Amino acid sequence: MSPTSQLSVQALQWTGHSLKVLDQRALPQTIAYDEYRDAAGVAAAIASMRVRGAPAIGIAAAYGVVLSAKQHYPQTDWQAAVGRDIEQLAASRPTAVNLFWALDRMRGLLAANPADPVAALTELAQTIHADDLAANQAMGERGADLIGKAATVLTHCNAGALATGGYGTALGVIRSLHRRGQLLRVYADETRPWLQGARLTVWELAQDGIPATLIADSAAAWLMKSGRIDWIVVGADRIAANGDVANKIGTYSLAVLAKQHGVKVMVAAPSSTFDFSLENGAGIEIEQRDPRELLADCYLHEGSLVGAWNPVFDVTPAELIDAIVTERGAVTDPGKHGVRSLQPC
Ligand SMILES: CSC[C@@H](O)[C@@H](O)C(=O)COP(=O)(O)O
Repeated sequence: MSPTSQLSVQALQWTGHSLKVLDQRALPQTIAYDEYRDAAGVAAAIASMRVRGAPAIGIAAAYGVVLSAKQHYPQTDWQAAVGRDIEQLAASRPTAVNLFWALDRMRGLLAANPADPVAALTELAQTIHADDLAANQAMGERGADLIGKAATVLTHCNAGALATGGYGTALGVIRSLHRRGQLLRVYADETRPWLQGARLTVWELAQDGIPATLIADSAAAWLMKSGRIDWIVVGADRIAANGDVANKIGTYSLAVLAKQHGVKVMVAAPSSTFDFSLENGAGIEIEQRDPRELLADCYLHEGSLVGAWNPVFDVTPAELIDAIVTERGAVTDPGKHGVRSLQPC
């Protein structure tokens, strides 16, 4: 039912009557799927990061709308009930624009009053899912073309099959390089505090037989200083019209370090990650997560003198990025040109 991914384990599986979500909080120790039959469950799965990664969040939300329509159609006022579910899905996480992009597409279809709304919404959610996989494969090839020769790559967070409809954005480029025999080595930041790199990226790469080397986030500067990194390749959660990129916290520091050490920076993201309504990254809402995701248990009691500041994304200015790659094309030097050339007419 779901489009096939390169990875044997998929983040999302649509069964026709429910959405199965791989619980990414439990990886790599446990491979377990939770099954959702309503939009509220899917919204909770996104908020709690059972499913995470910008494109995967959008795809999950689209299936959440299908589940809502299945639950409420054709009761009286079913449209209003689905509208409330869409609002709940939209409130699950704030930064990745793919969530709002997918919900807008589902809303637009509902507004066109299809004769069979459940069938029409199902078809659209599956199209969003399949298109994302195809986009990743296309940008993987494009990104590998741009790198153009054997390279050692550093990646941050998890922008792989687990975070998308399959294949991955940054990990798509890495997979394509590997297939061409041009991946000398991939280093993965552990990506504190949630450890997407340590728990997800190295596991995902190992599933596909791609050897990966894990580093502590704080080792990145020294690794670049050693001259061993050619490219940093990351995904994105939202890209503004001038090419500013919101991505996992720590991406900005890597880009600053890259400038110092002559390392190139590539962002790989599908068109659904672009927000052309924002001139620059200043308008991007940065999600702040619960300090408890950062603090040791001994600081969680009432009256504790230790708190935590836990922004989970940052914005990298376009001028620190060498290339932004999408399924539609690539922009080199976005700091000079912005990314409006990638905007659909
Ligand atoms: C293809 S995924 C791109 C981004 O969504 C990814 O790099 C990222 O920042 C994910 O953050 P997360 O908090 O794990 O959802």
